[in-house]
Amino acid sequence: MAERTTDHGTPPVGRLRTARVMLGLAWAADPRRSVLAFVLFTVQALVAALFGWWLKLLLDGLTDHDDMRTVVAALAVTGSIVGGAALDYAGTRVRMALNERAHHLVERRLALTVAHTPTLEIHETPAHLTQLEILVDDSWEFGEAIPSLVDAANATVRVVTTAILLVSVHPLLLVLPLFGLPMVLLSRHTSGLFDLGNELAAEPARRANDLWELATAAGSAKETRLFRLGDRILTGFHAEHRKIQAIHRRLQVRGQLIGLGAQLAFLVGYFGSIVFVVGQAVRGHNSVGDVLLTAVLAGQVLGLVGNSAEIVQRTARTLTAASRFVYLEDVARRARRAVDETVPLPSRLSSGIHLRGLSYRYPHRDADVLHDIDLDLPAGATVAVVGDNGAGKTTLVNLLAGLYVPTAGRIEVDGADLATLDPERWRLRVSAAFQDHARWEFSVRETVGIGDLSAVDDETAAAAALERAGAGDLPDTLPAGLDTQLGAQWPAGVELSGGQWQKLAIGRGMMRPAPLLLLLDEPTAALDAETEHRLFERWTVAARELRAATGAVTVLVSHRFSTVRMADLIVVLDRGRIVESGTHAELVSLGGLYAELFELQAASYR
Ligand SMILES: Nc1ncnc2c1ncn2[C@@H]1O[C@H](COP(=O)(O)OP(=O)(O)OP(=O)(O)O)[C@@H](O)[C@H]1O
Repeated sequence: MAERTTDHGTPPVGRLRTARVMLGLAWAADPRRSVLAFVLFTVQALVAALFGWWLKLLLDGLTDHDDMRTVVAALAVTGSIVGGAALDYAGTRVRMALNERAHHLVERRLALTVAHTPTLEIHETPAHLTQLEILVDDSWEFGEAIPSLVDAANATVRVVTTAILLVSVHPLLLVLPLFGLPMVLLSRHTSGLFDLGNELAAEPARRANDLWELATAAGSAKETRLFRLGDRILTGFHAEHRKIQAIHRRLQVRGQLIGLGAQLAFLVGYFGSIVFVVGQAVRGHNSVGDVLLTAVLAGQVLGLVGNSAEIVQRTARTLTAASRFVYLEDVARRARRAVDETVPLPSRLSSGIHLRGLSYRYPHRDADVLHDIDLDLPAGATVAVVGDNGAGKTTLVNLLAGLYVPTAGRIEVDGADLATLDPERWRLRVSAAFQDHARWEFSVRETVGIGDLSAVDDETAAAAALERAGAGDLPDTLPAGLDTQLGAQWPAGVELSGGQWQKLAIGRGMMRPAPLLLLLDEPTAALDAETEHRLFERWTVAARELRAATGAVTVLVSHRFSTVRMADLIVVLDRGRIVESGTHAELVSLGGLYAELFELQAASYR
């Protein structure tokens, strides 16, 4: 799979394209509140911008002894203060609700994109993982899409109104915002520094997080104590945190120095404009009210420019965050790209599954882990895959499940290239149980039932699947049978043993009534050899019954040769290559690697 690496601090996808996606998403979050927030903040912006004008009228009214003007201006000043506060209150509430919705929508979309990526590449490619981690941590920024736009509209109204008022005093005052320009330009740079910090710190943060989980998670608690790893983990954790802090501190200092220089530039303009209008007033070209108006406006311009700078900065950050999302959507789309909806999925296998010149290389690895595999998995066969640790067995299983796309060669399902089959439809006909299964902490029924979502609430189906997994009596040992909540962290939740969890995982793999492919990747490793033997015996019989119905292929990975020998076909993998294949009898008489390993294990039982 082609992969894009990114420079630190630069968005992985163009800003224009990202802006389009962002607008669409932001609007989808809550169009009604978006409009309301826009209106409230626009009116508030007008009220704030005209405040200086009412003050000027008030002062001029007082100096000119114009009672009517004075009263109207005093009422307007009071109205501006009260109305401004009310609008601010209402606008902030709407904005908060909007933030929450936008944030929730973004999290949902992100989870959907990740979950709907048919392959595991997002989780296994460091460049993708970095984008995902930063996005997960900073998803609130992405959720700021609409608020950013509302703020931008608000700032525009204020800038235009303020500019008109400045011209009304003297056109030359229009140069005032120019003194704030360095702030806008440099804020872009500061925003880049922020992203750079996040990206540079992503890897140490990931390591620190891993170490933190190792120190606190129940799964590693035993080994942490037994091997007295606590201090070592904490030392590593501190070291990673020091790296993160150093990265952020260095960039923060740079950012603050830049900001200081920009503020100084503006102050020169601020005092310069006031001195200029005072000079004009002394010469009789402007009123005392104009001096007051200039002082108020100049102060507001500083705030406005700073605000605009912040908006530019925030929008840039929002765009960068959003671009990570677009990048991940691209990865997901590329992973689905080869799918040809018109390729029919067979309802039963007639010839079987065939691997042709198949090679696979993990992202960021410099060598293939599977080399040029040619293998026929005949319809209805039970196939055992054996080999040393790291030989490539699990990789092969994941390729068959469509979780990886071959780097070279292809997998054919009754002649159709698996890469072109719709992964969602293929998965409906694949069932699996893995050694590294997930521990879904639902009720027993649901934990097993999710193996076939169409029957997730079917008690009979779950019980039958557990029966096939050799765990038919497991619910009877639990307080609420199939309704028992799993996981000690939940009310009335029950924690299971490793072997019991594994039996539930096998049960999940047994839920589909008519799979075309059943993948069993050391699902019985936590069970004793005799139980594994009995289970596989049962599955072999079931597979033979299924043969006529669907021609299903069963692939079993196991290190136990007493189980493996029952398979119709045994495939021996050695460092990513098939070195032998055949039936048990054929391989034993061949006297090769299989015979050697079989003899070694048999001898240890004698
Ligand atoms: N996610 C991954 N990223 C990079 N390399 C990987 C990944 N998973 C496995 N590998 C490498 O691929 C090779 C084959 O691993 P695989 O898990 O397929 O072997 P296996 O035969 O199933 O081993 P075991 O019997 O120990 O389960 C190993 O060298 C391993 O280091």
